[in-house]
Amino acid sequence: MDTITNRDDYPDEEELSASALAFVRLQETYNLDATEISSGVIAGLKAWNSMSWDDCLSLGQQLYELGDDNRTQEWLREAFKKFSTKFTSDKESISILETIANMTLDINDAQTTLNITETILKVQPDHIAAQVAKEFLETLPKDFEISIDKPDYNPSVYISPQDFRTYEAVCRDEIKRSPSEIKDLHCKYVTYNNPFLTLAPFKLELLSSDPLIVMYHNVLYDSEITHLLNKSIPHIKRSTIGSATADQGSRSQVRTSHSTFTTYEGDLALKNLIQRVEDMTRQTIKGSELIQVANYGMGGHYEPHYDCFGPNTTTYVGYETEGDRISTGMFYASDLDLGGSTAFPFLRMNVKPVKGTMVFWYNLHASGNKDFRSLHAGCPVIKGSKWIFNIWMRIKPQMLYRKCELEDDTWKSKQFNRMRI
Ligand SMILES: O=C(O)CCC(=O)C(=O)O
Ligand SMILES: [Fe+2]
Repeated sequence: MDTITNRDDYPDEEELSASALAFVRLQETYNLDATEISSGVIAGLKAWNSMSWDDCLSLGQQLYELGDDNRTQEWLREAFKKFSTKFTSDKESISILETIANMTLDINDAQTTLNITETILKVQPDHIAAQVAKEFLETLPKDFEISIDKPDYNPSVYISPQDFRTYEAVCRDEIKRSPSEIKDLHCKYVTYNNPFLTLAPFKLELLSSDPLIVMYHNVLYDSEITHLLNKSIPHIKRSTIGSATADQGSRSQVRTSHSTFTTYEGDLALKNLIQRVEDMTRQTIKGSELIQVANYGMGGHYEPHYDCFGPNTTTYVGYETEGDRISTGMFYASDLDLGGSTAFPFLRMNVKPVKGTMVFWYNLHASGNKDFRSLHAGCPVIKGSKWIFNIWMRIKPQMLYRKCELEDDTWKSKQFNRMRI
């Protein structure tokens, strides 16, 4: 048994509960019920294979262990529904029903427990425990409603439940900007007075004019993606939050991706890419951290957060010498089938990943103060594998590129200064 349970390629307890949470996250974010999730067909697209009764039961068991009574109820009901069609009168079948009933009873799901006991008694009328349970459950008033309090699902430590709901609605594309807010958005070729770009201009798509958020199309070669992935994949680890190096931060459900920091200095295969980043951002990459390569699988996400640290964080690597992260350049290195957009909840903006593009935005106002509108997130991935490459430019080396404005412009985003921590 030990040889089986200790196998490295088998999920450990933490991985099992993380995958249960990933399903719940998909349910919460995209308003999906257990029946839809277990069918494997989401929004008309086959996202995964349909789940069997024992898949549903394992998930129910994980959620039971995690104490999420609402979702436990939903998944155990689904498991029972599916198992009912397979049910035979043998001992093993009855023991499976007993396992489910013990949990449904414990979470006060009287109706499901009663249904299960009746199923057991049909094939084994002298089943004592089922008889006792049935007798008790039948004493409950006919209109007895189980009262499982719906927990306020808000795993975010950063933002309020209300802002979290907005974020989820933006992920679902339910909240959008008004036509007048997007009327001036456009695509254009840009050369930025750069002789090289005159020959090969960038294709720029303006996503937001204030704060400035742009997307550059076709700016990452497949060969560069392959090179970066080959170089990074052997080092990729579960992502952490709160530190510049993957080893120092902490694992958290806030960010369930895998990532690593990859060096670009001295790498000839990345020389042109780095030059391109500087041409696109019109900033220097000097002082930046290494390139972060990150991957999200099904249910993987990164909750709303800021890339900059703000004035109260001086311990972050390079903060003293290079200053805060003035801007972010984020490449999409894969296309996605469903989910996985980048959401800017305060701007009601949802950017769909397109392989080979780079999204660029400022995290700081022109004054160098934090722009609270830059709150953003990676929505949970439903289907596909999402790869991104992040480059964070630092403010101090930008002296000659983006000079600080002396005028205080923090009023522009002050109303969004409402982080919890
Ligand atoms: O995955 C995304 O779309 C956003 C990622 C992100 O914000 C980050 O890595 O800092
Ligand atoms: Fe970010």
